[in-house]
Amino acid sequence: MDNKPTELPLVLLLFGGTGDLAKRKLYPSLFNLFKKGYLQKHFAVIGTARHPLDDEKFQEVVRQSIAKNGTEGQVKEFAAHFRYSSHDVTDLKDYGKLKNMLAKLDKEFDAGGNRIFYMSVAPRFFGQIAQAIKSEGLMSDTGYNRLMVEKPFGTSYKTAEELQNQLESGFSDDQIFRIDHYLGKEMVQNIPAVRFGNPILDATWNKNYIKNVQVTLAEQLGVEERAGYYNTAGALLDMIQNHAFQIVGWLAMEKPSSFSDTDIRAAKNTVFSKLKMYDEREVVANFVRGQYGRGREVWQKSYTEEPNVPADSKNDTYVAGRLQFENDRWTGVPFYIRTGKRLAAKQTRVDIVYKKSSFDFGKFNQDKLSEPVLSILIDPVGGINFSLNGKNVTTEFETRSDLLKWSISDQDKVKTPDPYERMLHDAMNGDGSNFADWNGVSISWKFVDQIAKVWAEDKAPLEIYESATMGSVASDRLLAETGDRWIYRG
Ligand SMILES: NC(=O)C1=CN([C@@H]2O[C@H](COP(=O)(O)OP(=O)(O)OC[C@H]3O[C@@H](n4cnc5c(N)ncnc54)[C@H](OP(=O)(O)O)[C@@H]3O)[C@@H](O)[C@H]2O)C=CC1
Ligand SMILES: O=C1O[C@H](COP(=O)(O)O)[C@@H](O)[C@H](O)[C@H]1O
Repeated sequence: MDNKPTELPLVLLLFGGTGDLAKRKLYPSLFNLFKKGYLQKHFAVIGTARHPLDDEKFQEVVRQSIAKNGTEGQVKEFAAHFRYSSHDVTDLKDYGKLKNMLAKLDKEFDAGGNRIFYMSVAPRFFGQIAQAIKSEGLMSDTGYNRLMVEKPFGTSYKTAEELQNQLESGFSDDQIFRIDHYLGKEMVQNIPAVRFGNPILDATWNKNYIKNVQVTLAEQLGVEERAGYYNTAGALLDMIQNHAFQIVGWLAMEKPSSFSDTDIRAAKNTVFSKLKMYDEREVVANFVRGQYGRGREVWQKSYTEEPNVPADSKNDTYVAGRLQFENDRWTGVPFYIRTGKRLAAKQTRVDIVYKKSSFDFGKFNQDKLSEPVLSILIDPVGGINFSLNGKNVTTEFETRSDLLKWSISDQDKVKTPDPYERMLHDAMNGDGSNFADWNGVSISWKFVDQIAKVWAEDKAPLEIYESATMGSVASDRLLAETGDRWIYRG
């Protein structure tokens, strides 16, 4: 049974209140928190954007984005908590109006001086907004002040550090909530439960028992309408620097001394500081890149045939690589990560490949033992698979590999909150466990910068892979070099 909800009073100031993210994700997520009782009477949301709107028109935008998710009465009652202020984030004088609105709504809704500032605008504005919130006195003296920052957090270590410095000029690190929606996914949050909740797994989560770890973030979709952004980012910046690294953080971390956000982040930081950084030669040896070519279906165009992609683009739509941690737990265990667009299937998963037993079952069982594999399936269907060795039904004794399977039930699926609902809820509770920590973010940027540099100088091949396959074959070779193979093959 779920715990009884505690009301979480606050005023949320949303920069980018008419944007795509707000309408598709943030309003439905806030509405769910309202229906569950975490938001009740004592909350207000101020939406801002440059476009002139009055409160009634803005409330209509909100109502439309949630209309399908509740009764007319619920929708109306929820939307009545929303106000609008036309505001240009680059114009300091506009912030005075927001300051007054915050104070007024805080009083009107008895919100306890709690404030969340959510930046759902283009990333180039993040630093400027954070500084203005501080300099123009938008923070409250009586409750909490928290800043939620959308992705991407910089485009290189240098720009991320500049942004961090700008945020830090107004907010301390425990007030900054860097969003990575993969950390809000149900089955990503299941990783620590499975790992630390089962002594049998906890005790064997190391180089003595694990042969390699695989993280796959495969997408079926192509670049869609986002070439303008994606052609400057590529799979490396779009998926590896953030989502893949954050998942690796949960898998590779030391056991935290408690399950508090501070201890969790500290345990992840300890392992991130042991990540082997690659020089140019090591980048080429440990990472491969690819770009999707045409597929067998007519509609499966090559990446360079997509709208707004330059015909000579060398952008990576596929990346695979090997991470290595130099510590007692992991030395010698490769962490393979891969992501790509226009692959054979949507599949987000982790495969933990255990070492094979060396027990001798006799002459009828030569080479019949397999490497046990624990698979944590994240999307599209959450679940856990464990492939184990057992006895085959044969006259002479021999073993075979059998699969234990669990999938999230339909009942649990319905109850599973969207990552944005979870992240908003966690930020309201001041729980930073499932947000990216600056230390980890800075290390992943330094690591990824090295790869980006080698690729920008064209010092590594770019393989064109056929759409609707599992991407670059060079990545199969990468694993084969160390006697490994991808567990998920599409
Ligand atoms: N959409 C998505 O699925 C995802 C988005 N994100 C991130 O979320 C953020 C928002 O993305 P998204 O909603 O798609 O963007 P949109 O372009 O749809 O919305 C941008 C919003 O910002 C407002 N805006 C733009 N310029 C200014 C300005 N100078 N002053 C005040 N407001 C301004 C716009 O309104 P107006 O033009 O009227 O000012 C609009 O409300 C980005 O950082 C993006 O990277 C992250 C993951 C997924
Ligand atoms: O952040 C991003 O993630 C999506 C994939 O997210 P998912 O939750 O559907 O797995 C990706 O398509 C997009 O390019 C990237 O910016």
